[in-house]
Amino acid sequence: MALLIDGKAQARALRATVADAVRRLGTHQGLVPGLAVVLVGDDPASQVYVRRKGEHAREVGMRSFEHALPAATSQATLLERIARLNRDPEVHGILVQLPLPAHIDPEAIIHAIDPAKDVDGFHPLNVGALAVGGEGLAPCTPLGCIRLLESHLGELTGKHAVVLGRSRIVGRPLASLLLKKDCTVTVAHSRTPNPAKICRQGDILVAAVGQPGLVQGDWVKAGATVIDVGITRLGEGDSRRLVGDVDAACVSRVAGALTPVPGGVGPMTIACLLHNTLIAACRQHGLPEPDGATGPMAPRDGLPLTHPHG
Ligand SMILES: Nc1nc2c(c(=O)[nH]1)N[C@@H](CN(C=O)c1ccc(C(=O)N[C@@H](CCC(=O)O)C(=O)O)cc1)CN2
Repeated sequence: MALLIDGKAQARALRATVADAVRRLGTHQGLVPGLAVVLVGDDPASQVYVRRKGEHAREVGMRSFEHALPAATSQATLLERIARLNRDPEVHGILVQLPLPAHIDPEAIIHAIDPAKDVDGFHPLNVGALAVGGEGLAPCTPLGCIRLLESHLGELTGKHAVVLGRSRIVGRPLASLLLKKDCTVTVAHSRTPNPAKICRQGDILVAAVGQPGLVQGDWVKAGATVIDVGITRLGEGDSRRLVGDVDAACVSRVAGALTPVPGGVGPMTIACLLHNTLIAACRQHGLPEPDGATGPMAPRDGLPLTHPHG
């Protein structure tokens, strides 16, 4: 049976590391990182995630600024709020919870966030930096996947990683992060013929398509490390449950290790958000990123733009 990779425990450990770094920043530099989270509307899942982000930010010693706006908020009002947060020196990280109501264009909102404060890593400047192997702020869920992979496998160099899904939030940035880790990367998606055959080639398989139970045992190479990013809510009332993209019962008979849903990638998303906020605060104050708090995107991973070995 596959070993279960415990995302809850890893997230707890990362929060403790961040808390320690925040304490030292306060003591030595008098700096308290601040995270602003903006929620528009009353989507119940988003409310839970936003509340948790605030709680965890305060627990690690950061300032948390929560902005809950009604569903009818206009795009102009939201843009004004972001402009205010961009100017606020106490705010080092800004995040607008997705999805947004249909009348608001998420692209316009993401573009408006100061890239230095874009702790979601969604701004085109950060996306571009990641795509060229540079050093912007990377999205939190893919960062969480990398941390879980490294916790289990150690070095990722030379592994063949198959990413199932090409979303802007997970699949594409994760492929870039895996390339930075010197993996051989294949991205499979809804138009890929015979995705099972492609997935079976991966030493690492990351499923991020939002299709519950899609990945079956015969999609997985024996002994592979499988990361399940999907979180779909199924059922009503007492039978409500969260289901991943992986059919865990059969895949766990083939894989070497597997992340559970819940308790896998999800908790890492918020822990990596706190880590990004710490990085953003340090960079905005010209401070080195504290020891013990540098993650998979440590400075050694930065430019040059050309790689001698291609
Ligand atoms: N601006 C953003 N919006 C959204 C993001 C994001 O990274 N930035 N990601 C998701 C939602 N999300 C964080 O915002 C998130 C999703 C899931 C979890 C999590 O801990 N899940 C638990 C289960 C929780 C539950 O009971 O519902 C788990 O998997 O164990 C945290 C954060 C979309 N929006």
